[in-house]
Amino acid sequence: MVDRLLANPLFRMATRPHVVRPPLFSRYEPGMAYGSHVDDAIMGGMRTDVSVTIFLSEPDTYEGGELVIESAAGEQDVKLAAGDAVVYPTTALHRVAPVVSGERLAAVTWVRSLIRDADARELLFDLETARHALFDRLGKTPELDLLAKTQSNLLRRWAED
Ligand SMILES: O=C(O)CCC(=O)C(=O)O
Ligand SMILES: [Fe+2]
Repeated sequence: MVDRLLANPLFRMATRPHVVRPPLFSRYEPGMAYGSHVDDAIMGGMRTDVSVTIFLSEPDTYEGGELVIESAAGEQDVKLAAGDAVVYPTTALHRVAPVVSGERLAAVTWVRSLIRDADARELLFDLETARHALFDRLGKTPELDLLAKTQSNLLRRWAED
């Protein structure tokens, strides 16, 4: 599972992984929930920067069981297809809403990122996303070379290995 995550370019871009913990599997039956909490800052001696939930049950097989991520902009309910994953900053409060019927299987894991700060990770993610989209439209240009240089040097400035 960790190998599959690491092989995914979007996962790598969003998390900038340094270490990925072995996943934990969970099964929620009707009535089960996980109240609002923040995940441990250190797990097995490793600082945790990014939390990952991999949904293992199809959403139409259970009611409730949304992963609710709290942020300054409000709450986000996440319930994805089996095999899809969501990544969120480990700094965020989150909870699992009560499962009303069916069974919710999920795997969770944590990433120590090369980039500790969530805002800095987002900035690099946006820059890389925009750069790739422009490259697809324009091909290699001197301006895109400058953006690639900027991205690379921000990464070099911020990365903690
Ligand atoms: O099952 C989930 O989506 C998240 C579980 C969780 O928050 C945790 O294990 O810390
Ligand atoms: Fe959690």
